[in-house]
Amino acid sequence: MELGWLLWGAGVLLLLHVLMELSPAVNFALRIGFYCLLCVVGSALAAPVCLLVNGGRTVKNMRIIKTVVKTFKYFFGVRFEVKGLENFEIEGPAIIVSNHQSILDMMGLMEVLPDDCVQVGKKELMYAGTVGLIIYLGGVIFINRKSTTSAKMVMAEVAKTMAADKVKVWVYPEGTRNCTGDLLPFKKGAFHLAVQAQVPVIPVVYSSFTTFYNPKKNLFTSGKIKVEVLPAIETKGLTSGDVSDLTDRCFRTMRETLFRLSGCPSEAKDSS
Ligand SMILES: CCCCCCCCCCCCCCCCC(=O)SCCNC(=O)CCNC(=O)[C@H](O)C(C)(C)COP(=O)(O)OP(=O)(O)OC[C@H]1O[C@@H](n2cnc3c(N)ncnc32)[C@H](O)[C@@H]1OP(=O)(O)O
Ligand SMILES: CCCCCCCC/C=C\CCCCCCCC(=O)OC[C@@H](O)COP(=O)(O)O
Repeated sequence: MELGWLLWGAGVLLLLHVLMELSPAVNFALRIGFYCLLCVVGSALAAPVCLLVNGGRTVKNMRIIKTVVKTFKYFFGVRFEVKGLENFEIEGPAIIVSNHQSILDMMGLMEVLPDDCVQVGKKELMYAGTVGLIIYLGGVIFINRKSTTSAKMVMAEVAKTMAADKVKVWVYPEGTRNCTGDLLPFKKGAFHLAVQAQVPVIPVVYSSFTTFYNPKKNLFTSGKIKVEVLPAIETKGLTSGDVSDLTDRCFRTMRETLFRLSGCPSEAKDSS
């Protein structure tokens, strides 16, 4: 009986292996499927721990989530080279902005995430089963991207509570995933938030994944991601009239850094 199950297991594994070798699409789907499975199972295991240790929805749960997610990279052969972590050493609140390429970014996020830092996420993530539950427990701020008014109201509320709760807030200013090797134009929400709360903006840039990850080409191999935490940009004394300039300045610095980290300075000229 047990031998029968073993043979079945070995047969299924062999079949998957052959399919992966034969078809890049199957290979890609299985690797992404495995990533999602890790997220779902990791969340299911981490959620009770979060509840037992911290009792409910709080940013403190991010430490637990981070511990689990930091193990994922070993399954996929993804390596991180991080520079500039000292730029996070700012007492109290700040807005952290970074580029967003894929759902794989959660690995890069957890690799560098400072303590007491919540993220802004789309509200649809709340309904992603156990992943939604863990994101809720981690204190993620949910916004409705389809309603500018309500998103702005949530962000204004966050600006008020940031100082009181001494939390940093991580925003993906592109507002959506973008795996083209370039940046999308930045939305201004993060920068309004920084100016309203009069807190610094800390840009974080991840090198382009395109050499090892490209859903359009069914590419997902092992690879290295360079991460750089840039020096904080102060916003003390800035008003809402300065938000556009602040956004532009941040965009330009991050775009230059993205091309430098990805080793493709010419791309900057080609696409501008
Ligand atoms: C244990 C195992 C676990 C495994 C799982 C691991 C889980 C790990 C947990 C971590 C979870 C992380 C979750 C990450 C989720 C990532 C995302 O979901 S990204 C998508 C959502 N995020 C964003 O969209 C943020 C960026 N967007 C913005 O900041 C936007 O500006 C906006 C606030 C959403 C509004 O967007 P939109 O409606 O498109 O409007 P705009 O064009 O941006 O603005 C219109 C107009 O309004 C002005 N404005 C914007 N914000 C403000 C404001 N706060 N106050 C005043 N005015 C504002 C803006 O300037 C525009 O006016 P202008 O005249 O054109 O300048
Ligand atoms: C009962 C329902 C069950 C549903 C189960 C769904 C399981 C989902 C499984 C794994 C998902 C792992 C993803 C980790 C979190 C990723 C966060 C993220 O990267 O969100 C994307 C968002 O930033 C931008 O979205 P769009 O690019 O605009 O789109």
